[in-house]
Amino acid sequence: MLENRLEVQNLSHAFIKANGEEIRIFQNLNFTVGKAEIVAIVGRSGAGKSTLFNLISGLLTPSAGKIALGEKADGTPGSIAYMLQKDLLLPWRTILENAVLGIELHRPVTEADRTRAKVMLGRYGLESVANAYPHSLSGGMKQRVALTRTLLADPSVVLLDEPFSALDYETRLMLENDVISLTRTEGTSVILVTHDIDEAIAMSNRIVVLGGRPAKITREEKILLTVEGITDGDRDAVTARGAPEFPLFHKEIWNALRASDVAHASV
Ligand SMILES: Nc1ncnc2c1ncn2[C@@H]1O[C@H](COP(=O)(O)OP(=O)(O)OP(=O)(O)O)[C@@H](O)[C@H]1O
Repeated sequence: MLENRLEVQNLSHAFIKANGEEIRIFQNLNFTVGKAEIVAIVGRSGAGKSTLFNLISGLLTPSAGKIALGEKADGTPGSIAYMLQKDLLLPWRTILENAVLGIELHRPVTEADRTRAKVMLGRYGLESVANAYPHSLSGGMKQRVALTRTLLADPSVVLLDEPFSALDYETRLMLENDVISLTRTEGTSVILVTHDIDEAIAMSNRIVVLGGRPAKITREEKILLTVEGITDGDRDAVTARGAPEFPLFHKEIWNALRASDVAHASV
């Protein structure tokens, strides 16, 4: 049995260009994600973050290495849900029908699923729009529906690829908090790809900086913040930003990012 929720072991991946040239994205990459842990992955554009998510979610098959999923707390096999930056709601389905879509892809949707979906939509202030269509919702509301759809499938690991980047600041903080509390209440593990260093520090327990070509982990930083006098106390997206260590972590990660060499990234 795996101790971690996810283990990436000696992962290598290369794309082959039309002219036969090989672009090596990863070579022997290793990292783990523990139970209820939020790990943020930051890296310059082209470092390979989306490719890594496509490999973890099974959309791409690695050239070599292994991605192992640990079991859920109840001993059932672990599962992954992938939430993209774009909400990708189907315009011809109601909000409730969109919310249960992730379940529907695996098995028939039950009344109990619909009830759970309504409860979750209610938690995000969306109960009144359950029978509306996506065009009538704001960007933040649509993204919350997408988050509901992702979480309703009860994943043990959630992949979030720049999920909140298009949202206004207030909605963004609210959804950051939702994800933080999800790890506490459900024990879900999260991998977050973001270009926003503040978001990475505020949300995560650990930050992994990817850089170079092939990409490797150039820095790994455990994020311990003092909130209300307690080091590593319960934080939310706002109190975390006020922690005394916050600017220090910001500087560390910024310097690590600047030092990351992604020469040939556009090759
Ligand atoms: N299907 C593909 N074929 C060839 N090259 C690819 C393919 N997909 C991605 N790449 C290349 O792999 C590298 C990593 O791309 P990827 O999209 O994973 O980076 P990223 O870190 O997510 O970038 P960004 O932050 O801009 O989203 C880039 O140089 C990209 O051009």
